[in-house]
This record gives sequence, structure tokens and C-alpha cells, in this order.
Amino acid sequence: MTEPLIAARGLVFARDGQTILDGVDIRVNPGEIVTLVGPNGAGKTTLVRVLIGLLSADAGSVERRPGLTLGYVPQKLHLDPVLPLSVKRLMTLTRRASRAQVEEALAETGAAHLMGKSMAELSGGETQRVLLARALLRDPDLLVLDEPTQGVDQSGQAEIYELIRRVRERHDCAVLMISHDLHVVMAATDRVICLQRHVCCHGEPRAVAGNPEYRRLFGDLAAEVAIYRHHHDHDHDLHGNPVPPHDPAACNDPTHGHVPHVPAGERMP
Ligand SMILES: Nc1ncnc2c1ncn2[C@@H]1O[C@H](COP(=O)(O)OP(=O)(O)OP(=O)(O)O)[C@@H](O)[C@H]1O
Repeated sequence: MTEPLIAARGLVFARDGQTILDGVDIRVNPGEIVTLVGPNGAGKTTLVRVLIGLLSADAGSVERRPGLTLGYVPQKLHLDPVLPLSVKRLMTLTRRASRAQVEEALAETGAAHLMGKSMAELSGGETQRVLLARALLRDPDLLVLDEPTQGVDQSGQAEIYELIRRVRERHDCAVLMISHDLHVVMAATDRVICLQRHVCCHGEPRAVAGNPEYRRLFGDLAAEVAIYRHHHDHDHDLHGNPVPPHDPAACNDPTHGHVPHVPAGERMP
């Protein structure tokens, strides 16, 4: 079996009498994109912070591969509005990098033109691209992204996920991210982990979309996503009329609206 980059078992984390994580097992393997989904307050950010060592669990174990390099993009960036911070300065705030390295990282995320701007004037999508570029300066084995499409409109979300995939290919790194964009993320990830204090279900996206626990957590939205990813049970002739299938391949066309054929997701023991 591949040696994981991070493997955690039985994580428990409680604060102020509230159990935030309750017996969470999780592993991230080299090169895979793993997405954590779950309702607000499910413990996703807490789990990520425990995994990367920013918080200590009350029980359980976290093993990180020796020498593991992490690139972390937090959910919130606390910038002082009184002290404007330029993109260029942010890129080297906590780590040295040459101008050429900064330019290359920004170019990779489509943010080269933002170098001379102030962080305060960037849009949501521009901010995310700059933060991703900054994380790439470390040449990480694992990129950890807490809601990478925050502040990005719907049309921009797919672009950001596509960028993340390209970055993964180029740097041969794994990605662990938190997302609320169920529609897009289901198509852009290798494995989904659905969290609500504990791991409700996990597995390949299509399997998770069909899992009753997942549907219970996400309600109507989950049903929409499943329909969005339904299997195509017919083909179309040249005029677009439905005809019996030659090859019942998966289809992402939401306009067909058939009941999805999704296998039940894998459940954690
Ligand atoms: N240091 C802390 N002290 C007390 N409570 C905390 C602390 N950190 C997190 N919590 C609480 O733990 C719960 C889980 O928070 P967390 O931010 O991990 O959830 P999340 O799944 O990332 O949520 P969201 O999707 O809204 O970002 C919340 O109820 C939060 O208020």
C-alpha cells in the first residue's frame, strides 16, 4: 500500500464542553485530491488544523510523512486595513523567494498582473489565486486549501478547481481541501470525505453522492448534485431526439433529470 502523506486515527477534539471532532480517521495519499465536505460547524477547519499541526487533538494520533512540505491557504486572512499590504510583499512575508520565483508562482495561478497591487483591492478570485501562488512557493508535497473559492462567483469556481488540478499535475503534489461547492467539487476531486464531527461517509465522488448519510446532511442540494451527475440512459440522434443507448456513459447534463444510478458510498467502520 502507498505510504500516506498524512494518516490520522481516532481524532477527538473538544472545546468549551463541545465535541468538535469525535473519532475521526483520515488519510491523504501522495498525488490525490481529497475534499472535505460537511455542513457549517461540522469541524472541517478544525480537522485540517489538527492534521497540519496547528492544533493538538485531545485524543488520537496524526502521522505525517517525515520531511513533508505543506502549503496551507487558510480560510481567513487577517489583514490590517490600515497597513496596506502589496501582493509582492505578501508573497515573501514569511519566506524568502527571488523575484523570478514570485513571478513564476503568480504566473502559474494566472495572477502575474497583480504583482504591484495592494491585497485590499483584489477581488475574491484574485485573492485566492495570489494565496495559492504563495503556497506554491514552498513547492509543497501537500496543498491544504480551506475553501479555495471563497468570494468567487459561480462562473469562477470551476476555473479555480481546474487551476488546482493543473497545479497538482505540475507539482505532483496532493491536495486536501474544504469546499462547499458541491456541484463543482464532485467533478474535481478524487475522493470526498463527508464530515459532521465524525466521518459520515467517504469515497469516490459518485459513491458519496448516493450515500444516504450524505443526502441526509445536504438535503435537496445533495439530490440536485446526484441528478446533475446522473448516468445517461439514452443517446441522442442528429436532431437531438432521445434514442436507446449504445453506451450508457455518465452524463453531466442537468436538463435530462433522470433518477440517478449511484452506488451506495463506502461507510467508515
Ligand atoms: N477554538 C475554539 N474554541 C471553541 N469552539 C471552537 C473553536 N474552534 C472551533 N470551534 C467550534 O467548533 C465547531 C466547528 O468549527 P469549524 O470551523 O471546524 O467548522 P467548519 O466545518 O469548518 O465550519 P464552516 O463550514 O462554517 O467553516 C463550531 O461550532 C465552532 O464554533
